Amino acid sequence: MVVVVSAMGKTTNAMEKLTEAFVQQNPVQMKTSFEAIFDYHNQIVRKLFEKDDPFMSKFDQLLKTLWERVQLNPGLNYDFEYDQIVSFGEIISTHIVSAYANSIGIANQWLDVRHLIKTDESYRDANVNWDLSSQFVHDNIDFKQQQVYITQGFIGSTINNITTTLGREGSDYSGAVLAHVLNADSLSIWKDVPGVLNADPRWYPFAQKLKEISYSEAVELAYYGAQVIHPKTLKPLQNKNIPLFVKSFLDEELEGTVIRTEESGELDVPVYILKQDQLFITISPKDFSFILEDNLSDIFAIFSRNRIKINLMQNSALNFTVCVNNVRDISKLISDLQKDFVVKYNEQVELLTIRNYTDASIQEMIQGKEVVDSQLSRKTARFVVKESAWLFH
Ligand SMILES: Nc1ncnc2c1ncn2[C@@H]1O[C@H](COP(=O)(O)OP(=O)(O)O)[C@@H](O)[C@H]1O
Ligand SMILES: N[C@@H](CC(=O)OP(=O)(O)O)C(=O)O
Repeated sequence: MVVVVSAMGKTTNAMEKLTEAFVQQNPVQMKTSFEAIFDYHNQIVRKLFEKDDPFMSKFDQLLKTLWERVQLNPGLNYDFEYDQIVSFGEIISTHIVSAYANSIGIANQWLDVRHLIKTDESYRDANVNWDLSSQFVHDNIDFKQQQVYITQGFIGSTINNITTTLGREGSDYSGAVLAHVLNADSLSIWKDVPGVLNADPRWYPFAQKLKEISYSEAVELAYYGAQVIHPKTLKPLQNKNIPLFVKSFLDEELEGTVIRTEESGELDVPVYILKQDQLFITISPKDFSFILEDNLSDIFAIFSRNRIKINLMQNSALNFTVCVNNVRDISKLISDLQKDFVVKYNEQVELLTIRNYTDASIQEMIQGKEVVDSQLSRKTARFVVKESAWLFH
């Protein structure tokens, strides 16, 4: 068994704050962010280990290395600095879990996944080099020697051993990469929900569990933004027909959801996916000309260069409209677009997708909402709506 562990709790967000402070060279914020990370982990390890346990000095050493890393001068490549710092979340969590498991009799070996998963240099969104990764995984994992390995999700490294990350929530994907190259019998992802539900329960109080779904349906749900599964996770599993179990660590006995072959049947309820904090952008040529293939190709090139993913797109004679995540780098995208196009945008909108929709489900969702844009296909209804409270009865 290979156990892939993510960072603990909200550590990745805390690491992002530390990175921000580091890049901006804000010493006060840096100290506050670091202390928050230290205190949070320290509280956990003090519950798991005695004061004189050798792991305690290992833990101090790990945190010291993080602090020393942020004493360096930041380079100009934000994404590179991000990966070097944020990856500590998984390094720390795996050391804690591995040492604790060993201490309670679950013999395991800690592995640095950066020796296994090799990627290109696309910091913050690195692409896996499958051939090299497969070779290194087989060189480092031998179930005849060791039955349980504990390693990091979310991170990898380049051929020069520089740390990279695979995109937020990327631990699911790491699990799938390892399952694929090891020809695993199955992959289980342990979450704080009973399985894949037909909506995020934090937002929709009537969410119900889906028992079984096919890979392609799960890909669709992940693509539209169902946060429970990282969109890239399914392909490596589907390619080798490895079933994915989504289970709850709050109650291991619960059956969870299984995602497998196409015979798994169709969805029998509508699935609601909400993407919050969106930006709705309208792009038009400056000279009142039509939106044609040439403009579209220029527009896509700008999005691709800025590495901004389009969540929804639509075009008319004079306008091309998109909905994107309102992320840190968006102002750069807007100014690039403005060089050649007239750009208008609407902040504070949300993108709601209803997969397997019915008239009643659309009614329930959009009643009382201001709809900015909509798109309907045979199986999927999508609405860009103005941000306002969601009230369900
Ligand atoms: N369709 C869905 N089914 C289940 N959970 C969902 C769904 N959409 C969003 N979520 C949210 O995903 C969370 C679990 O995914 P994630 O945050 O990646 O877990 P973890 O951080 O434990 O890996 C749940 O707490 C839930 O709020
Ligand atoms: N720690 C990373 C990777 C990850 O998968 O996280 P989580 O398992 O908490 O979704 C992140 O927060 O993005």
